[in-house]
Amino acid sequence: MEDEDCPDLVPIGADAAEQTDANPSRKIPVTIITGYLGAGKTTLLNYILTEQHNKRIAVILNEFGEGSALEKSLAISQGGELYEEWLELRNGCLCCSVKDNGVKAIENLMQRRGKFDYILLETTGLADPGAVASMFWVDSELGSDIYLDGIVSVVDAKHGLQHLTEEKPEGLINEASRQVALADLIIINKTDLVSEEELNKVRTSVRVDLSNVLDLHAFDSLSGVSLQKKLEHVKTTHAHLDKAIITVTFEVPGNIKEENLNLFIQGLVSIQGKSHQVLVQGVHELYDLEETSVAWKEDEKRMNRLVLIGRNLDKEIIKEVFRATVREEQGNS
Ligand SMILES: Nc1nc2c(ncn2[C@@H]2O[C@H](COP(=O)(O)OP(=O)(O)OP(=O)(O)O)[C@@H](O)[C@H]2O)c(=O)[nH]1
Ligand SMILES: [Zn+2]
Repeated sequence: MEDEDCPDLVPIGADAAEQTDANPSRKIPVTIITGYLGAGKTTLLNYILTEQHNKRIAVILNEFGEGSALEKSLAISQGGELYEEWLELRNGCLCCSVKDNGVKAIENLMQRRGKFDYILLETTGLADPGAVASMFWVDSELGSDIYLDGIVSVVDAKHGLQHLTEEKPEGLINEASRQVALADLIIINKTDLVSEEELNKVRTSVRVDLSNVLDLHAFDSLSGVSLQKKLEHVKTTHAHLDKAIITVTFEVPGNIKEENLNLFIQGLVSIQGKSHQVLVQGVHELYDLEETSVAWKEDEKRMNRLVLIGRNLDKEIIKEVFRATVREEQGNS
């Protein structure tokens, strides 16, 4: 009888758990990929996912605007088996809403733990990576499951300098410089678009002299204060991001001719004579078209979705001009 008590001391559940996850107590590293609008974050993400790395990677996308979720998911799901979690943000204050949403997304993802051993988190082009990073410290429950491995910032060699040096109205921070300032690693992208001289300028501007890094005494006024308090200080003194930048999203049914698309730079459009959905991505004056793997169905209503991010956008005017362009095509064909 006494012998029979022994097995009870070994929980059966523990054995079963260990079979699904080789090391359940191991923390999962998170890499934050940041960078200004169109810098090349998703391109980097896709590159990492398609390279051989022997890691099972989960992806969290912190997308800006409503319609863009679909586009990003198209761009990402080509890399084989993936786990995605959406970190939805509306037009509110990005830096302030990111934490709750971020914690939620990661909690959702962690319900599938054991299925992946790395998390990549792509922020929006207008995110303050500091706000994203701080959720890993402030939420202690999350902190026991995952850890922040590093912040990688992608800089557009062609437009990066312009973004970095842009003067913001009083009280607003420059997102691009914040993304560079907080980076553990900076990747200068689109080097094919610039001369050696331009590239060196960008390089010099993101490189920091060590004398500017050490002995900052940035927290002297808070010396002796706990880390928690310091973080609160960082939180309450952060400048808000530029609210003049807004997203405009709308849909117009019909087809548009590829040649006439240069009237417009961004969006997901149905191109006349193409059997697949086409992804159009633009940054400033550059844009490219990429036929996706998603075919239009025979009886599917062709739809163009435009997501424009910028300043002083008048939704009604843009939509009307675009609608007219689509109508014109319809009439001519
Ligand atoms: N010429 C050139 N274009 C590139 C390079 N890398 C990316 N692009 C293009 O730049 C555009 C933006 O790239 P994405 O990877 O979507 O940039 P992103 O930072 O994820 O963009 P958002 O999430 O919209 O802010 C796409 O049209 C890419 O094809 C590069 O090395 N050279
Ligand atoms: Zn804010």
